[in-house]
Amino acid sequence: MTAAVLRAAGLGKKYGRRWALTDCNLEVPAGHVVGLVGPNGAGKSTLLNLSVGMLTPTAGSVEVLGAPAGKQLAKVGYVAQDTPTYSRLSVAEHLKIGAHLNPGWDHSVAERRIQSIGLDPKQRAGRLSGGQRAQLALTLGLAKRPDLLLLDEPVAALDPLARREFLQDLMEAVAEQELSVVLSSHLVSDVERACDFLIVLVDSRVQVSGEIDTLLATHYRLTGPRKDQKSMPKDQHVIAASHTDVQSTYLIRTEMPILDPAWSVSRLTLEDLVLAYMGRAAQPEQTGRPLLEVQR
Ligand SMILES: Nc1ncnc2c1ncn2[C@@H]1O[C@H](COP(=O)(O)OP(=O)(O)OP(=O)(O)O)[C@@H](O)[C@H]1O
Repeated sequence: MTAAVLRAAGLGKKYGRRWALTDCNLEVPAGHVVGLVGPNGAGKSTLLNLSVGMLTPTAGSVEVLGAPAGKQLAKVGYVAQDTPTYSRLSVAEHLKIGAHLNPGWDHSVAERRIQSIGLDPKQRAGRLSGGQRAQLALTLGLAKRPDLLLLDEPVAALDPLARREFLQDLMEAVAEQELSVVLSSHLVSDVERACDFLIVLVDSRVQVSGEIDTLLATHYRLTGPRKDQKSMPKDQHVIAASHTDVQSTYLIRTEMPILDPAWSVSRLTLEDLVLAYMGRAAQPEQTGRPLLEVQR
């Protein structure tokens, strides 16, 4: 396994005159479950499609498992957002095709999942519910035994119990198979449950990426007497700020200790962190100013 399963450098994609992904620089180490989070239209599917070589970059480059995107397809599993299946083929026939096309196919994984989900092997995919079809597509992705599994909103169609069980299966597969996973989602709760690496993508740009533990250990909420951002120490990167007449609250990123005794300091939850970066993205392009500023 290579050190980085996904590496993007200056990666961009334009549809017509509009950039769907801009100047994306990423390095995702192996062995993680990566949560790719962002609102509708942020560019998540575009990034995943570029990563499997289904789209060609307009700018920059993307490498997967140490090779240009699209060159390692035997080692990459991809379940697209619409969980494509062949409507006229049965569940069992899907597994047969999976076994035929994939050298690393693990029949026992496929059988076990189909059984535990309760899918009838004779049922045609076209007759399955949306959630069942998603389950079939996810089973094909897992049984392929890829080194990297890319999942575009894999759990969106699943009911809450199925979603929980699927994320559990995923985490077990990562622990057992040396698998790396990138999954896009709108739900921070899913990311919190299953992921240990986060990418926040908003408005075609990566706002923040990194190991979740590290991100949570380096982001803080500071609350205290009103203070102008210009007087904040240089090592404290302000992600968001809000002020009343007498009080300021800053969400900051820093690797240094916070020495100013005037601040009451608290940690952020993952949801706080994601929302702060989303709010920051909603601001126009700017430098050095608070990125989500609220004046009360
Ligand atoms: N084939 C296409 N032609 C033109 N524009 C496109 C095409 N595919 C995506 N876009 C645009 O690119 C932007 C990013 O789309 P993308 O599907 O990557 O977002 P997303 O984050 O996956 O959204 P969602 O969460 O809704 O699936 C959007 O503005 C979208 O309208």
